[in-house]
Amino acid sequence: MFAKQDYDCVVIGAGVQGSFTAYQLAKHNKKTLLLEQFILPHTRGSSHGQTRIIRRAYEQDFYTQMMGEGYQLWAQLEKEAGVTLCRQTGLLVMGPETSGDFPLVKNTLLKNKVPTVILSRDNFHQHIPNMVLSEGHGALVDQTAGVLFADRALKAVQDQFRKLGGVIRDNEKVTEIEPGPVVKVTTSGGAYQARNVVITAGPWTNKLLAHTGIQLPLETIKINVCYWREKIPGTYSVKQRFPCFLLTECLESREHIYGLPSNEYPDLVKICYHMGSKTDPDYRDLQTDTSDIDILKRCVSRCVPGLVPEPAVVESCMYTLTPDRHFVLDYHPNYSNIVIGAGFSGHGFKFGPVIGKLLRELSLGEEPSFDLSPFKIRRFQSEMKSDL
Ligand SMILES: Cc1cc2nc3c(=O)[nH]c(=O)nc-3n(C[C@H](O)[C@H](O)[C@H](O)COP(=O)(O)OP(=O)(O)OC[C@H]3O[C@@H](n4cnc5c(N)ncnc54)[C@H](O)[C@@H]3O)c2cc1C
Ligand SMILES: O=C(O)[C@@H]1CCCC=N1
Repeated sequence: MFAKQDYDCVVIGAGVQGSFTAYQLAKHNKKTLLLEQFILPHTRGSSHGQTRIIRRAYEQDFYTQMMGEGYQLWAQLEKEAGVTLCRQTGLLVMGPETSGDFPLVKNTLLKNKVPTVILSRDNFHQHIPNMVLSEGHGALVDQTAGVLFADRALKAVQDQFRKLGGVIRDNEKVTEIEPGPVVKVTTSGGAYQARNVVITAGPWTNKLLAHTGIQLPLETIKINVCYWREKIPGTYSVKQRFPCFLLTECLESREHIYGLPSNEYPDLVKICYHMGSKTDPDYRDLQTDTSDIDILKRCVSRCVPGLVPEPAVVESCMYTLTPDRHFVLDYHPNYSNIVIGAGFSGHGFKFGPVIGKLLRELSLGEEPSFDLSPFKIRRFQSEMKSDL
């Protein structure tokens, strides 16, 4: 048996949410251990890859407002780490003008005074060449939006955490959690104890929560991350100031489809379908459904005609979905010294610095800086009757 090492707080899972939480705890002088099952960096969870979208364009005020602080915290990390993590490109949002998510996003942006340009059918092509605005669709640009350099960001926050005295142990899978006033955590390589534990295990959350007697209504899906070749190199390039884009709905799909300008791979534009097929995170690559790619091919061919409508590169990533697609940021229902950050439902990266701060606040028993009622476990009462 291993001798148990003492920490103020153990954070389980070194994706974007666990890494920012650990960094926040260390910043508040807590002796913090960040545990990761795989050797870092890895590509098997939800936080890997070169890029993510950052935006304030949301259907709900609470996300738009959280991102107000989000941008400040990203800028703070850029300053501390001395690296560029964001590039402003704007986000073009398109969708049915008077139904579904488009009018909600427009309303939220205007209500919260987010710098926004509303495009008309007449001036659309002047601003956005080489894209098709469907009949009956509205278009706007959230000017605050842009690209986050995801892998670089993860490394930056983990480096800052270490500089603050934090300890990262990768290649250590948590195999046992024993709740109590002092929580005991056993891994494949050691044993630890801490007054507080934060679980940020992404797609593996329920596997870990099984050690604590609850299951949340989470579903893990595999996302095919598709890159599409420009017919004329540079047409949709970040250097040409082409924006990120989000189609709230289109002829081919009622799910969101989103894209980022060509940047990380020369002449390739990343366009993904905001849904996928169910998977077990330990067997992600056995999920081979490509019906999402068929939908994307039809949409790309019609709406982004300057791209070859066949993906040139397909990578894999995972979402952990909640039934309402809102996050879980809460105390464990039975143990107040275990905090859970989960269910980021494919849109959590941009919030990393805010989530880290909120999970630190919960963990230290402080008043959270935002109203966390949309993120409470209680909302799943009907889905998990026996556990609550
Ligand atoms: C294709 C794709 C595109 C996306 N685009 C955007 C976007 O444009 N903008 C945006 O804001 N968000 C986006 N997201 C969502 C965002 O990336 C995720 O919400 C976020 O990365 C979730 O992070 P996480 O830390 O919760 O999970 P993960 O990154 O999966 O981290 C969990 C970690 O826990 C570790 N772990 C699990 N179990 C154990 C254990 N037993 N012991 C030790 N360690 C363990 C895992 O190995 C993993 O490293 C996208 C996601 C995908 C997949
Ligand atoms: O979170 C984001 O911005 C992206 C794009 C829209 C769908 C999900 N992720």
